[in-house]
Amino acid sequence: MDNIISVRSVSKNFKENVAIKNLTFNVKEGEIFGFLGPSGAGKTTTIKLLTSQLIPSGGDAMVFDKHAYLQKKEVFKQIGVLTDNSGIYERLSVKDNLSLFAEINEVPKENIAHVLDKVGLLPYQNKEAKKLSRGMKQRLMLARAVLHKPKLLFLDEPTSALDPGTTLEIHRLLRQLNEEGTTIFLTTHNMEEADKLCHRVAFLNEGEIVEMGEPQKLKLKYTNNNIKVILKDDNHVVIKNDKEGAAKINYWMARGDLAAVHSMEPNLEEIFLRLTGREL
Ligand SMILES: Nc1ncnc2c1ncn2[C@@H]1O[C@H](COP(=O)(O)OP(=O)(O)OP(=O)(O)O)[C@@H](O)[C@H]1O
Repeated sequence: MDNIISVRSVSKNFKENVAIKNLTFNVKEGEIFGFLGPSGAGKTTTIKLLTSQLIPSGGDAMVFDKHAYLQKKEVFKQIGVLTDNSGIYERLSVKDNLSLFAEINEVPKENIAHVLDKVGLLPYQNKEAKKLSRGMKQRLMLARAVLHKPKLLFLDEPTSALDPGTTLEIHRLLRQLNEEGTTIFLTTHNMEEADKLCHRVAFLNEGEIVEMGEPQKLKLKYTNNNIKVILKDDNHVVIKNDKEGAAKINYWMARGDLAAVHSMEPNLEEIFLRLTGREL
C-alpha cells in the first residue's frame, strides 16, 4: 500500500511557542488513521500543515507525494476537510449550502442528492441550516467535505459534543466512506472512538508523537499480563497469565467454581496516561 501522507521531521513554531516538534509518520492509502491527544497537543496544527493552511517551520509535510503547502487546486480537489470552523451559511437551506459550496469549489452538483441521502439529510434538504440540530449540522459538514468524493478526508474532532446516537451514526458513515476507498485522517481526544474506528493511531503529547500503532497491538504491548477470574461465589481474583495462573484456573474449573475469565489489557486511555502522566 502507498503512503498518501508522509510527514518527515516536521516542526511548527508560533514565535516562541513550539506547537509541533519533529513529527514523523505516514498514513497509507485506505487507512483510518487517528491522531490522538489532549487539548493543545497540536492536532489541529497538524491538520492545518497537511491542508496547506500553515507552512511548517521545518521538515517535510507531504500529501500525495507533494509538499502540502505547495499543493495545487487540482490536488485539493482530492481532499475533503471537516473542522469546527463550520462555514455553514445559516440562512441557506441544507441543499443550497451544498449547492453554493459546489459552485465555489467547481464541483459538479449532481452528487448532492446522493450525498444528502447518505448522511440522512435528504428529508431535510429544504430546511434552513440554522434550524438544524448540532448532530444534523455535523452531518451537513460531513456531506460538504465528501461532496466531491475526495480520496483523502481530514476530520478534526468529528464527533466532539455529539450525543452517543449521532456519534454512532457518524462512525457508520466514516466506515462506509472508508470501505468505498476514502483514506481518513482524524483527530480526537476520544480514545474509545479511536479504538473502534482507526486502523492505526498516534498519541500526540505537547507536539510530539509518544507512541504509534494498531490499537490492539498497543494494548497487548502495554498489558501487565494480569487476568481477572470471577468465581461462582462472586469472588474476583486477579492472577498472572503464566503457568501458575493456568494451574489455578484448571483447579477452579475442575471444581466447577469458575464463572468467567477476563484479560485485563489496558485501554488506549490508560496507555496514554501511563506514557504521559496526562489524561485526555
Ligand atoms: N495561530 C496560532 N498562533 C499561536 N499559537 C497557536 C496558533 N495555533 C495554535 N497555537 C498553539 O499551538 C499549540 C497546539 O494547538 P492546536 O490547536 O494544534 O492543539 P489541539 O491539539 O488541536 O487542541 P484542541 O484539542 O484544543 O483543539 C497550542 O499551544 C496553541 O496555543
